[in-house]
Amino acid sequence: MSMAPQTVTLLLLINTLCLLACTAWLLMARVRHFARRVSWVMAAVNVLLVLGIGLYALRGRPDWPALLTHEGSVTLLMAAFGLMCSFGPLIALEAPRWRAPAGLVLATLALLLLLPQGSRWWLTVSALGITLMILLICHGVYIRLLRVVKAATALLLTLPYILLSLMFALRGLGFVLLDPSQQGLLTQSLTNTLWLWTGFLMVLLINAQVAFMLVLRLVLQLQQLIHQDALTGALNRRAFELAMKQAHAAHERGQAQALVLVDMDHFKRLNDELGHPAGDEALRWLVARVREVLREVDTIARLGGEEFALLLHESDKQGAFQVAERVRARLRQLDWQWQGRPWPLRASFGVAAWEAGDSGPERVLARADAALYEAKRQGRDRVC
Ligand SMILES: Nc1nc2c(ncn2[C@@H]2O[C@H](COP(=O)(O)OP(=O)(O)OP(=O)(O)O)[C@@H](O)[C@H]2O)c(=O)[nH]1
Repeated sequence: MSMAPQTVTLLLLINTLCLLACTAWLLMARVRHFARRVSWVMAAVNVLLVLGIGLYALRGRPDWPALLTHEGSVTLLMAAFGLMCSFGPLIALEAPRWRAPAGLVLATLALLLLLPQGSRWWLTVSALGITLMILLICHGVYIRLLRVVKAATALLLTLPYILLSLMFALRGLGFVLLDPSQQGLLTQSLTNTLWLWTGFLMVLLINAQVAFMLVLRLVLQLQQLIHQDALTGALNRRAFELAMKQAHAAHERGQAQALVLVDMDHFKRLNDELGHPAGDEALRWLVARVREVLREVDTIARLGGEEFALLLHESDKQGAFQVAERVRARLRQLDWQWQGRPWPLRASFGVAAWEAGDSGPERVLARADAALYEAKRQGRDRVC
């Protein structure tokens, strides 16, 4: 089959774009050492797309085996999207998930081998196999994005995949409803030209979208570095001061806000007897237990050493007192151990709430500090 010149140009354009994108990802991985695993995977995705599209363009040529240009091209295209699907979780620094994409590639290939090559149903299965794979990517990307951006933004960023899956789904349906000989991409028609231009745009958008997600990941990592305490994962002092200012602003808008200071008891003794690593583990353990008691909206920060602060939103002094008692009870109830040796981890708590006339957050901090001092003075392991 001889291809229309316009189709050749468009296919060449898409493949040139894939090659350029592949070079950019390789440079990212090799030279910039930026997000190396994802960059390698995206380079491979673009190479697979080039090969898949290249083999597709050779359909009907007598010197090329039909198995390569038919089943081969579909498998390569599916593998390209399958790779994105399995290694997409790397963007969120999670382990790759390859079972579902690999299963889908194999199932589609098996079906294609069973059906007469190039028939109406063969074409439909190949298009729908690719559609399902892209939908699988859609789902993963959307869920990952939901963790960091709002639903509407996540949907917008997932749009290239939604559109791409729609393109393939419509093609698959077209093969069922219309004469497949008129539907081959290689013949010249307005629909095909539109389809190929959209394909070009989608390749561009998908590469840009992955790059955007990596930048987003970098920003989040930087934010974490700036705001998080490295040992416990709680907010650090700088972030706490910011959160206190926000709580004060909320108080001025009429929202109840409360603060609980937590200081572990006899922590020096624990460090002296069990060693510093045990002390570190105890601090991490405490933060994890406190988190189990707090609501999502509440904040835990490490002020330094073994002192922590809990910022409780829409909570008055009574509510904060209850939260502190709950944490204290949890510490007493759960036995902390270090290398099989039980150690009673206890803490003292100072509670204060924003009051009318508080001119700034430092007033609340001073009251909570005084309450904590009182708890220590009265013998520790209590809430004041
Ligand atoms: N393991 C570990 N210990 C720390 C860390 N930061 C501070 N410390 C130790 O925490 C201990 C705090 O001791 P103190 O201020 O005397 O407090 P305490 O022994 O808990 O006494 P009270 O608060 O009065 O019950 C010191 O021994 C510090 O070295 C840390 O990040 N890891």
